[in-house]
Amino acid sequence: MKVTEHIEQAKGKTLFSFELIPPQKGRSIQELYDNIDPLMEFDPPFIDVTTSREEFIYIDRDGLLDKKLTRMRPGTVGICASIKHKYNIDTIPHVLCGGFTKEETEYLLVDCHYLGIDNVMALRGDAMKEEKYFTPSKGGHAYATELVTQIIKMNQGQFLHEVIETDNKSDFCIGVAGYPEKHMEAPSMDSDIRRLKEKVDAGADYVVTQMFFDNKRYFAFVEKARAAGIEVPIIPGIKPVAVKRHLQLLPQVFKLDMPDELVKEIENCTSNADVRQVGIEFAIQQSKELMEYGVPVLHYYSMGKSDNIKKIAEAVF
Ligand SMILES: NC(=O)C1=CN([C@@H]2O[C@H](COP(=O)(O)OP(=O)(O)OC[C@H]3O[C@@H](n4cnc5c(N)ncnc54)[C@H](O)[C@@H]3O)[C@@H](O)[C@H]2O)C=CC1
Ligand SMILES: Nc1nc(=O)c2c([nH]1)NC[C@@H]1CN(c3ccc(C(=O)N[C@@H](CCC(=O)O)C(=O)O)cc3)CN21
Repeated sequence: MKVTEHIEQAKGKTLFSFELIPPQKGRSIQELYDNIDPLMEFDPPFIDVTTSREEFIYIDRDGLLDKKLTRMRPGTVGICASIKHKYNIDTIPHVLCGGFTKEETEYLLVDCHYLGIDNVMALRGDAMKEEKYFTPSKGGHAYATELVTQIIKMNQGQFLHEVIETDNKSDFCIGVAGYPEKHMEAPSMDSDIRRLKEKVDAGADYVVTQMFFDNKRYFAFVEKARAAGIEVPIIPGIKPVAVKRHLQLLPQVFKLDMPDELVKEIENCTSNADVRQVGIEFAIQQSKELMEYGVPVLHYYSMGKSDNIKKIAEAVF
């Protein structure tokens, strides 16, 4: 079922969802199941599975370094299929521009259609680790809007190189990313909102936000988006702080501000167990306020760890 249908069916009740990252190559999918199991009691209508960029590794061959390109966490669509069947819930693969040709994307979408996957999250993708800026792949898309357009065309039976008359067309519901504190590369908040409007006009059905720690940023973002004519659901993404290192990492990686009360509380913690508890309590307060505001879904960036998300969900849902 589509995310938008889940939201309509909930009739104003806030839904619970979360996001997983595929295991590293060679590790077991059981680790994922072990982290999904404790969250199933909160009835997530859907789970997102991210796609990671490929990266360069260097293999030492008698003193000479051999540079190879590899994907450390492959398997997004397979994991989606496996979770969908094991738990009988919707799964949403993240489809990236970066690292894929348009043809590869078409085949991936065909696989999703065969597997009964009804939703995809259309993203540009991050720059590779060694790059300062995102570089589109040869034969791939440069912006998420172009990817949305490809998916919409496919929904209409227009493949890249052929139009196919069929009564078995895909009908993907499409999610895109939104940035309450603006995307790091956008020159201004207003230009970023215009870009978001372009994604929605191209056919995106809902928005999931980047993590944020100050609800006022989310409220202001929703207001700006509505004023710009963006009418689709805007789902807040929540990341509970879990380790002291996040104080540096999260602002640096995701270009966001953290409220000073949260910063001070974390600084005063003497162990990471304390930090985890502070992160849980902060996310509970944040979630409760967002729920009161009437958000359609609370989407948690659990990234494979469920203990803190479970405690938050117990307090909120
Ligand atoms: N791997 C994952 O699961 C997730 C990744 N992300 C990350 O979010 C980041 C961006 O992804 P999206 O938001 O999908 O990218 P996007 O293509 O919508 O926007 C990327 C940047 O380009 C700008 N832009 C968009 N269209 C443009 C145009 N036609 N001309 C000039 N500038 C334009 C936007 O303002 C923004 O600064 C990436 O870093 C992505 O990896 C976000 C959510 C989940
Ligand atoms: N720019 C960007 N890239 C992404 O891949 C991404 C987003 N934003 N926002 C939405 C989701 C959330 N994602 C993530 C990814 C990693 C952590 C995270 O906490 N990672 C590390 C810290 C950062 C790092 O080491 O690079 C951690 O400690 O777990 C959280 C959310 C993936 N998605």
